[in-house]
Amino acid sequence: MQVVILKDAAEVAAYGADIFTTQLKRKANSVLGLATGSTPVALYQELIKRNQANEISFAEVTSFNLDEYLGLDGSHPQSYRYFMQQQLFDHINIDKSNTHVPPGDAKNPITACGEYEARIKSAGGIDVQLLGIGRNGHIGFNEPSSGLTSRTRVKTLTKATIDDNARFFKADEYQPHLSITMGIGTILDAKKVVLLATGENKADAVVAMVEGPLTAACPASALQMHRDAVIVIDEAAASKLKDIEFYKHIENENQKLLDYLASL
Ligand SMILES: N[C@@H]1[C@@H](O)[C@H](O)[C@@H](COP(=O)(O)O)O[C@@H]1O
Repeated sequence: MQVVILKDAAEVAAYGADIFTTQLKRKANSVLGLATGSTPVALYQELIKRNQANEISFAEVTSFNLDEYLGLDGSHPQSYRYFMQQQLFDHINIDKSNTHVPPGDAKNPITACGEYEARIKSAGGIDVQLLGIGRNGHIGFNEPSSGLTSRTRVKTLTKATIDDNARFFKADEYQPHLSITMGIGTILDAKKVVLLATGENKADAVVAMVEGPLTAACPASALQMHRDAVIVIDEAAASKLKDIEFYKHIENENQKLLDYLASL
């Protein structure tokens, strides 16, 4: 796990955008795994800016989102498909037919999960998967107790997650309690994983993910098993980590190594 601690949310977004920029410059037809929630919004704005400045192109990109509410179709303002259109897809040169979000309106959600997995596989697998983290350590909608090798499936949301996400729904609006989410095993199959977390309310989840045991009680701790997981957090989200100075020291040493390699 690479732990990158930055000053604030703006620096986290810029760092995340740099990872995607590097990826797109290296491989124009990248397969990107995308996430919803409030955390990635600033990163998406940065990517939109860079796309509109012709620095990066999404023309050949295929995307797969992590999750969707079961029971909402893509035209529902609280659906994650709608969110992705508003926050990213409508503003970049991506071919909409190459964007995938689990179908919240699937007639048969069980077979839809298998089809989603098959589509990821036939696209060649995910090159870079973006993640946020829930306060209870969930990634995607893999709630605590999720199998660490799970695949895309229907998941029941915890009360904590429903309460956290209630801010996006109107008081009298129906809020789903079920979701379709990539599994932890699906996420771990991505070649690279980038998790962003900002703010003090994520500090407990971050410490459990980075310094806690590998456990289904904190689904994000499964990233300890990934060979290329980058955890990008601000000072507030990092505030409960025991080894902050060590993580910063590693980053300095990594930079020195990169500078040396560039000078060869
Ligand atoms: N399913 C999403 C997760 O993918 C996201 O990481 C989490 C945190 O969201 P936020 O970034 O708004 O804190 O919210 C939702 O539950």
